[in-house]
Amino acid sequence: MSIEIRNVSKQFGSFHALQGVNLDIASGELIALLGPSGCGKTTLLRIIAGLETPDAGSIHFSGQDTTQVHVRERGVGFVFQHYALFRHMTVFDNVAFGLRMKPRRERPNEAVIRAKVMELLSLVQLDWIADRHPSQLSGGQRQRIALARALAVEPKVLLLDEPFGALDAKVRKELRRWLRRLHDELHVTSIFVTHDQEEALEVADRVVVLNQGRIEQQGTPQQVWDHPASPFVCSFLGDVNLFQGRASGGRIELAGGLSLDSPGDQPPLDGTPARAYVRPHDLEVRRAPPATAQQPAGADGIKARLARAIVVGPIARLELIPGGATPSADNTWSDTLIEAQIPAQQFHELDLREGETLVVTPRRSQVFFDQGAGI
Ligand SMILES: Nc1ncnc2c1ncn2[C@@H]1O[C@H](COP(=O)(O)OP(=O)(O)OP(=O)(O)O)[C@@H](O)[C@H]1O
Repeated sequence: MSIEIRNVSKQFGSFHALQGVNLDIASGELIALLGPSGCGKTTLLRIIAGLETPDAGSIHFSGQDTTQVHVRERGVGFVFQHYALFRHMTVFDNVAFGLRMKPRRERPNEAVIRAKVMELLSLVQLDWIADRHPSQLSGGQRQRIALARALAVEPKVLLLDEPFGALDAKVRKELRRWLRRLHDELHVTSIFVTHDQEEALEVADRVVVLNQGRIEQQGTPQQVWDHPASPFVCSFLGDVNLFQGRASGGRIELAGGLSLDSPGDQPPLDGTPARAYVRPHDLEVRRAPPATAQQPAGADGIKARLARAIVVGPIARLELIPGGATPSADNTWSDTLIEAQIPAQQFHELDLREGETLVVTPRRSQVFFDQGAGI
C-alpha cells in the first residue's frame, strides 16, 4: 500500500503545526520522520492514521482519497512510545485482542487465532512468554509485544511513534536492528517517527527531515548525510563545527586566511556571507609548525589551543579554543569551541598534550551562502 500526502496543513489555534506537506511513500517502504520536538511529526502521523483531520490537503492510500475515511476503516497498525498493553491480560490475549474484536463475520475461529498469535509471538521472538502478564516483561519486550499486537490484524500500514523512546540506549539499538530485520521479512509500508538521527539513519530506507511543520529534505540516509540541503539538516544530523566566512574570487575565505573551494558551478558575488559546517571527524589536526618570516604559523589552517582531550576506546575527542592570530574585523574564527575527532592511535603517535597549539584544517565541509546578503 502506497501513501500519498498532498499539501497537508494543520493549525492549532494560530499555531501552524504543518504547512503544505507533500510526501509520497512507496508500498513496502520504511520511512523515518525525523525532526526536533514540536516540528509536527506526531501530528502528521495522526493525520495519516485518521486520528486527526487536516485543515487543508488530503491523504491517499494507493491513490484512493482516505481523508474522510474513519480510523477503523484505514487498516493501520500503531505502536506508540507508551502504548500500554492491557495489564490484566496475558501476552497471548493482548496479541489476540484485535482479532477477537473483529465483527463476527470476519472473526477467525479460536484455533486460527491461536495459530496466528503464536506465529506472531515467534516472529517477535517472544513465544516463550505467551502466558506472562505485561508487568512481568522488560520495556523492550513490551514494545515487541505491542508490535505483534499491531501486526495481528494485518495492517496495510504500520505507524510507529517513537516506539523505543522510553528504553535505554543499548536496548534501543538492539530493537532498531530487530525492527529493520522484521520489516525486511514483512514489507508492510511503515512510518517511523523519531527525533534521534542515528536511529533514523540506521533503520529507514528514506529519511524525511521536518522542521517547523515543513519538510526540509527527504532522501536516503546516505543522501541526507552527504548532501544536507540546509544548515538545519546539516546540524540536526550530527555534531558540526560552524565557521563563518565570505565568498571571494570564487573561493570561501574563512578568518585567518584559510580558504575553501566554493561549492557549485556558479560562485556567489564576492562578499556574500558564507557558513562552512565541518563534522568533527572531517577536521585534520596537526601540531603548529614554528612560524617563519614568510609564513605565519597556521596560515593554511586554523590555529587553536588544545583545551581538553577525551580519549575513550578508539577515538580521541579534542576540544580546541580557536585563536593565536587575529580574525579579520567582520569574521570570527568559529562560533564556539572547535571539536575534532581523530583516531586514538594518531593522538598517541602525535603525543598531543593539553595546552599546546595545534592547526586544524577541514578535509570536507558543507558550505551555505546567505544569498541576498552579498555586497
Ligand atoms: N491538540 C493540540 N492542540 C494544540 N497544539 C497542539 C496539539 N497537538 C500538537 N500541538 C502542537 O503542535 C506542534 C507539533 O506537535 P507534534 O506533537 O506533532 O510534534 P512532534 O514533532 O511530534 O514533537 P515531539 O517529538 O515532542 O513529540 C507542537 O508545538 C504542539 O505543541
